[in-house]
Amino acid sequence: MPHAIRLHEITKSYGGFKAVDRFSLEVERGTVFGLLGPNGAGKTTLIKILTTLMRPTHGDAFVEEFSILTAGKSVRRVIGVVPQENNLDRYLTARENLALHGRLHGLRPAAYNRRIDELLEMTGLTSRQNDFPDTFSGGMQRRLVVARALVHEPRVLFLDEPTTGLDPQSRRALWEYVRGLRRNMTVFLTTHYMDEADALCDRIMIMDHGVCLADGTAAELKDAFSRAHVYQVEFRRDSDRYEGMLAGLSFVRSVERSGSTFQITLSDEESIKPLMDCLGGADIRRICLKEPSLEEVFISLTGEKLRE
Ligand SMILES: Nc1ncnc2c1ncn2[C@@H]1O[C@H](COP(=O)(O)OP(=O)(O)OP(=O)(O)O)[C@@H](O)[C@H]1O
Repeated sequence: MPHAIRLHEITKSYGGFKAVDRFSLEVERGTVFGLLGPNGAGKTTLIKILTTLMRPTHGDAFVEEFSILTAGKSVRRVIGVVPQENNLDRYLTARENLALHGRLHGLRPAAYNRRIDELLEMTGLTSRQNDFPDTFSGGMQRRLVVARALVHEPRVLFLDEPTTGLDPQSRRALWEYVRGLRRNMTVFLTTHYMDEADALCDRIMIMDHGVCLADGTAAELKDAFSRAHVYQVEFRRDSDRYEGMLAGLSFVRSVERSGSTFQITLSDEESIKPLMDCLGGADIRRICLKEPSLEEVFISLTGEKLRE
């Protein structure tokens, strides 16, 4: 099956600085693909290249098999874009914003009016369609930007940080729309929210300094970076005695205690056996391997240092 998005060794340099470095990627049709990375990782640069707003220094990319270098017009016809900023026309009503977009894409009023009715309904904006965007909340403006990106029925939708600044209700509503789109189109989104990537994306890529660090489903990423040697042990009694004992074991790297529950980091995976031997007579309520969150995977890959 042809890929909806294909990047081949894309490099983008700003002067001597490489924001994206020989980046390759293939995204299957119908996927919700999430690109994660700290500030300055290169996510927006990649979206700008894929949406033909910027040319790469080297390499080529294809959207629905159209080259961004030689078939920019065709690329723009098949994509919808939700940029980081709500760049609505504040002197046009919500409906007029959508209609203008339809006209710019060469649609006839008969085609775009029907589509606009559907989109206003889908995004819950029907009753506000004749109002100006400045009178809308952040969540409503964002929904209108998403609706606008869908007027011409794109095959690939790009969402650059779609829910930044939205309240939890608006975020979840937007996730619902995106989930509903999955069947008919490919979605490429960037986000800083791990729960968003976890809830929404079929496939997640973590990037930093212009290169890919990890790629897979949320479950695969957690699995691959699972801290196979961090265990939680809850004692029924004698917690104080075990605290001292555990801290003294040569194969225990660290012990964190919270009441009668201990988080024990072993120096390697094999140390579970001697640990079980030492806890042989203990009255244990619960023992489990600690699964990392997607956020812990992200931090372990990209480090804790603050970015620009
Ligand atoms: N026009 C430009 N000129 C010079 N450097 C730039 C330019 N645009 C981006 N950069 C640099 O390229 C790097 C990647 O930027 P980019 O905006 O792609 O990152 P990002 O992952 O989208 O970050 P954020 O999460 O903050 O949006 C950053 O170091 C940024 O400072």
